Amino acid sequence: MTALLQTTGLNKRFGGLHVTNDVDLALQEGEIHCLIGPNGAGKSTLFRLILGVYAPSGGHILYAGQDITALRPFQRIRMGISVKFQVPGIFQALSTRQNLEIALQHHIERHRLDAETDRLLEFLDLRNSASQPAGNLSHGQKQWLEIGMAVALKPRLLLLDEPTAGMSPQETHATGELLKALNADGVTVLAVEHDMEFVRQVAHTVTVLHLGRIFAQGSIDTIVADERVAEIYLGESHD
Ligand SMILES: Nc1ncnc2c1ncn2[C@@H]1O[C@H](COP(=O)(O)OP(=O)(O)OP(=O)(O)O)[C@@H](O)[C@H]1O
Repeated sequence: MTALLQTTGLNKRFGGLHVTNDVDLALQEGEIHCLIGPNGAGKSTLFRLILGVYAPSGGHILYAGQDITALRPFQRIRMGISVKFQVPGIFQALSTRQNLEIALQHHIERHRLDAETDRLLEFLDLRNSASQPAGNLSHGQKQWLEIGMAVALKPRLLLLDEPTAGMSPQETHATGELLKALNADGVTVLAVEHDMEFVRQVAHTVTVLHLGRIFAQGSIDTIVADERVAEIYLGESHD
């Protein structure tokens, strides 16, 4: 495997606060990579740096061999990076089908729109809710719809910010299976996540962030067995 995404010496300061500290993160093409760490570790900041929402204070980001450090988010999206934030950005009043059509319409030819929308509805297990307003979907279904809208862009790299937040264990498990199916289709995934069961279900590689630095990295078994990692979580709780 080769690195699809690589950050080198990545830094971000907010005033005197050093939130991302010399991060060298390599994301291999074809993997599901989970970013974990205690509250305030800098996960969301790193996520936003990779997406281009924040400009780094130092360092570089390489994607598919190109330096994208200075590119705007929409330029990164055009290069095949797609994102799903924690809060669903769906159109509540439109139907589930219409939401997917909006996401798809600029990326496929008109005559393929219906078939591709059907395929996505099936894949997301939302076929029975296709004509319902998206606002009526359950929390989990809204998250899947938004994953579907991100996937409609045919990404090479999918960035997910806490994809299972607020989900029931069943929804969380179903989301894991959805990600694994996407990954089997060739999509590389970077997910910020708190749910360790989910991380165990999907992750090939886990990176632990602590105080803005990479603290540990490896398989879920390596990470769970690492006493240093357990220590940084002691006293931490998360909603
Ligand atoms: N825009 C900002 N301006 C100033 N400080 C910020 C900003 N964004 C984040 N921070 C600070 O940077 C630190 C890391 O925040 P970040 O949200 O990246 O952590 P996190 O690991 O995602 O946390 P959580 O798990 O609680 O979401 C925190 O101390 C936070 O207060």
